[in-house]
Amino acid sequence: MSDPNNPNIKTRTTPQWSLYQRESFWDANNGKYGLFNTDPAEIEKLAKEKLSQGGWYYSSCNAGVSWTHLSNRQAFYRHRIVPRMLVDTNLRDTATEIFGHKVSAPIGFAPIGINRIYHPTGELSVAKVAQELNLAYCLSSAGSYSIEDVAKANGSGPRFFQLYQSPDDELCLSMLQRAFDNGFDACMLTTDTWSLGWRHNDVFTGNYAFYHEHGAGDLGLQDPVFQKRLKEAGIDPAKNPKEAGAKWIDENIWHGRAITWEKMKWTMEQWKRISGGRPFCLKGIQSVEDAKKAVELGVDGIVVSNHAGRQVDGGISSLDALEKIVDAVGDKIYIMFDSGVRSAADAFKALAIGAKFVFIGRLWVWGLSIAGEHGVRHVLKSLLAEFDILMEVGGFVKVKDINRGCIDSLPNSSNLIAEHSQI
Ligand SMILES: Cc1cc2nc3c(=O)[nH]c(=O)nc-3n(C[C@H](O)[C@H](O)[C@H](O)COP(=O)(O)O)c2cc1C
Ligand SMILES: O=C(O)C(=O)c1ccccc1
Repeated sequence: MSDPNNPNIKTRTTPQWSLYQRESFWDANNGKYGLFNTDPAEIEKLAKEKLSQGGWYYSSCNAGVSWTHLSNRQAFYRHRIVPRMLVDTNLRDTATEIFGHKVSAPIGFAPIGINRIYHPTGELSVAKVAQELNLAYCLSSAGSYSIEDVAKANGSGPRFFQLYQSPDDELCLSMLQRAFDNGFDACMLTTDTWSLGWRHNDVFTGNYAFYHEHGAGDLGLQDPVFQKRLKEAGIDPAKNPKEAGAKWIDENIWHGRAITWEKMKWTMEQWKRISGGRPFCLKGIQSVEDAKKAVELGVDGIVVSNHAGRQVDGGISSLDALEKIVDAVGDKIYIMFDSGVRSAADAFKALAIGAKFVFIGRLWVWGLSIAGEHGVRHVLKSLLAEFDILMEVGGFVKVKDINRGCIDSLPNSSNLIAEHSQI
């Protein structure tokens, strides 16, 4: 297509996310309801104001003294984008593919449990916005709405099912079967959270939100095998929702019984059998050895992630781990990334280092906390616009052209970020 005012300038047929900048500008000028500042420091503050103390502590807590979170942020700080000028970016395109699905951007929704803590419409709103913007969505197996209802809200997807693997094999198989029956395109086994990390505020306020609010959620309560288990234990979830919730979390999510490589192989085989061979991924990989092991065992993809710094304190930054893992196995397995992304530039840096796809977590949780569906849409549209504009002003045309040549790195010792900053 050509610009009618100047036939030499080609105009895009793909979504121009950058237009949201102008839209937002005029909305703000007209005093339209609901627009909020998407500077991550600002949205974090707004979310804190909205949430109960328990909800805030739970979502914001990191492991220990937050050093893994800090190292995640510092690693982004150390890598710098090198823009190119006078490039024809008029036909730039943020779209990419993930496991054969075309999506609007290499940015998707990381799995976050129990979304009703943040807004009554929880996962339903998040899944709906994901479909509307054609972004990859990942449902947590600690979700507060059922697999069936979230799938309906997500429509044609694409969607992942994140598995917190229960040691109860029958229950595990039931969840995988439900995920397949409801159109989930891939399974993502989380490997870093059989127990929760040591998170000071949660431990000492006794404020684990999932014990107080929405424990099992509909995802657990509507599972036929879990219903059987409740019956066997003599628990009526209608009369005793807290007890039912605690049983779900304690025995199936936060159960403290490690799943090993051997068992993981079984889980992967079961998912392949149930789904007719759909992709199986591991989330939470940080070491080159584990990434190699995943390749050796035939896993389809890994998410290089340290769970937003909520599990191991004093850990390697996820971005540094990404670099080592890409160097070792980047040509052998599909590599995704998360932990600490707060901007389009952060996502860009992970792509430049070699991730094929980037997930965001807290950014969308904050949007959901502030204004439900509207808040998630606003945060994501803003992030897409920021990414689109970054490609424009940085001289990048296609996602697949984002590579190591687009960034420069400072020495490891560079450190300018305040120790306790969440941002
Ligand atoms: C409040 C909260 C709940 C989470 N719940 C889950 C979960 O249920 N399953 C999971 O695999 N990861 C979970 N994660 C980790 C995210 O999937 C993701 O790895 C992380 O949030 C990415 O970092 P970011 O929040 O800095 O973007 C959770 C993270 C947070 C902050
Ligand atoms: O808190 C977490 O990080 C997490 O992954 C989780 C989510 C729901 C229930 C238990 C743990």
